Amino acid sequence: MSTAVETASSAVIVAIDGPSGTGKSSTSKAVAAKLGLSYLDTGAQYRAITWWMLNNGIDVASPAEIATAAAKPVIVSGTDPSAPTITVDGEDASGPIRTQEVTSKVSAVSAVPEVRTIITELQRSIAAGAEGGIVVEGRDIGTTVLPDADIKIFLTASPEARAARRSGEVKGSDLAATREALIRRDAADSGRKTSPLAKADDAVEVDTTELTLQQVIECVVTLVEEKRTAA
Ligand SMILES: Nc1ncnc2c1ncn2[C@@H]1O[C@H](COP(=O)(O)OP(=O)(O)O)[C@@H](O)[C@H]1O
Ligand SMILES: Nc1ccn([C@@H]2O[C@H](COP(=O)(O)OP(=O)(O)O)[C@@H](O)[C@H]2O)c(=O)n1
Repeated sequence: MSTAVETASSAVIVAIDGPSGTGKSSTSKAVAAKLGLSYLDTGAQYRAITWWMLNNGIDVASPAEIATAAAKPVIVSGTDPSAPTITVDGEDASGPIRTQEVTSKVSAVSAVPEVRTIITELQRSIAAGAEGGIVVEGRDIGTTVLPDADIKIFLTASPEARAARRSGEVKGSDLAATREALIRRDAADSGRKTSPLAKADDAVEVDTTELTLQQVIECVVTLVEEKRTAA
């Protein structure tokens, strides 16, 4: 599988990786909107394939069953940062992919190599088709999906800050339980054999624990603009 993604020479490719709750989605969407770039949420694609598996009676405890079914769902991502979309077999999946059930099963599905091969190919073709450039966020974008990205950012934050941000999104959620679930998912994503969550050697690490979202956005915009000016 070739990893080279050819885009127009003026098109910038930005890879943003990091664990859950570090601000990848919020930052990536805002940076893309501000700079007129497309936006791809790769986590939404892994959530979408997981949702399809659960809906279609696939035993998500069985990597063999997951591998056999992996090519069946048709996943389409809309890349407008002001209105990102995701459909599975033509059906809007943007709501159902955020349920607790999908969140608790997505790491098991995304660890299956056949799933990663299919979704990685899809991500590369979307990036190659983004003529004006794209911000792609996930776990393995800088290391595996787009190793030649123009700029790589790795966002981090303390588990406490990340859990507080996540539980702030759901009314009445338990902070300690959110923290535990988040740490479990990070461990599964970092520990899998195929393209684990990892910082690329040439990524810029930004610790967002003490930063506001606005500060993180400004920091990433500055890094992209510096890179564009230098090119
Ligand atoms: N620097 C920050 N400070 C405070 N809250 C933040 C910050 N970055 C993101 N958030 C909030 O944290 C939550 C999770 O952010 P999100 O962008 O979905 O993270 P990720 O995509 O890394 O899981 C959102 O509610 C978002 O508004
Ligand atoms: N590039 C990626 C993106 C997500 N994922 C998987 O998809 C899951 C959901 O990603 P997400 O970005 O929606 O997660 P949140 O941190 O936003 O909750 C992750 O926990 C990983 O298991 C992945 O394996 N590789």
